[in-house]
Amino acid sequence: MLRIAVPNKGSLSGPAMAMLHEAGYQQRKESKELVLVDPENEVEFFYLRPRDIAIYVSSGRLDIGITGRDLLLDSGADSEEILQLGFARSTFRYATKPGTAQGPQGFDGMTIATSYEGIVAKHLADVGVNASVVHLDGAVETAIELGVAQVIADVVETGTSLRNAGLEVIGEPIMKSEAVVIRRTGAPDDDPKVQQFLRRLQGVLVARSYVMMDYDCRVEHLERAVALTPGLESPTISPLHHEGWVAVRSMVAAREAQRIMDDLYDLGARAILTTAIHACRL
Ligand SMILES: Nc1ncnc2c1ncn2[C@@H]1O[C@H](COP(=O)(O)OP(=O)(O)OP(=O)(O)O)[C@@H](O)[C@H]1O
Ligand SMILES: O=P(O)(O)OC[C@H]1O[C@H](OP(=O)(O)OP(=O)(O)O)[C@H](O)[C@@H]1O
Ligand SMILES: [Mg+2]
Repeated sequence: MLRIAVPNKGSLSGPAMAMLHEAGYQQRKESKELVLVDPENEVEFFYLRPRDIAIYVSSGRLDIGITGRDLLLDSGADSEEILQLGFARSTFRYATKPGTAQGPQGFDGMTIATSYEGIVAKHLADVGVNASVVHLDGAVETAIELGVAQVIADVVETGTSLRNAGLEVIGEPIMKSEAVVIRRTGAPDDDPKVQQFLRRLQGVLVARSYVMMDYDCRVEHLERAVALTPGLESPTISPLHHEGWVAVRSMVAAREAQRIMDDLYDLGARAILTTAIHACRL
């Protein structure tokens, strides 16, 4: 059985379980369940704190896990990412009250509050800045107002939390993060059970970001139409009973679908339909 770590709380948990469900796996029904066996798919899910997942996976007791890239880096655990999942996207940044410092070089002698000591300590060492780091569990934005630190380093998505605290970002993002699938560093990459799991998740990612487009067009317009809808490999072209016309079927990126439909219409294509893709293996 493949043993997989899944975040049990926080920003990663809901989207991770939704993605696994879409990939055809059973998921726990209530939040007190710690382990769920899915015998049909030969998988066992362990619901763990997102911060701990890289540690379990690096120990070799679990085969793979879903966590955030920032949590993986912060843990220092011996695990590596093998698939990007596109949710829980964030940046990791320094912030201060306006006028505190121009950039990280100005943090010398200051105290930096963060929940991600591993990332901050490494970054300070890389840029050669001598600052103290104080660990807080969360709501780090308030640390400056309460005098615990002059600088914070935290996850930023929309920037709302920083704005609400009257803080501004300093310097470039320390890193960009998103949810990722991880495995122990150096684990064999040809394990068929892992490969099948990754293919299923890749299928979900494709199904979420592509639609199937069908339309009819005149043969003389086909080349230009196909240039608009080249598909992943090549579109399917079928003859229509009506002579001089063909039916075209092709996958297109969902975010471009409306623009492509307009362009096809202007080209003379008709009966242009898009349908959702529920699952796929490329
Ligand atoms: N507002 C956010 N938007 C996007 N991603 C976020 C956000 N907050 C945290 N993350 C991401 O979620 C992961 C952290 O998950 P974790 O469960 O530890 O924290 P959390 O979502 O802040 O939940 P908690 O309520 O337990 O603090 C990290 O990968 C982080 O980048
Ligand atoms: O840029 P924003 O869109 O405001 O998102 C970033 C905030 O979201 C998370 O906080 P969360 O709500 O999880 O609380 P926490 O600080 O206690 O973890 C993160 O720690 C930031 O504080
Ligand atoms: Mg949080």
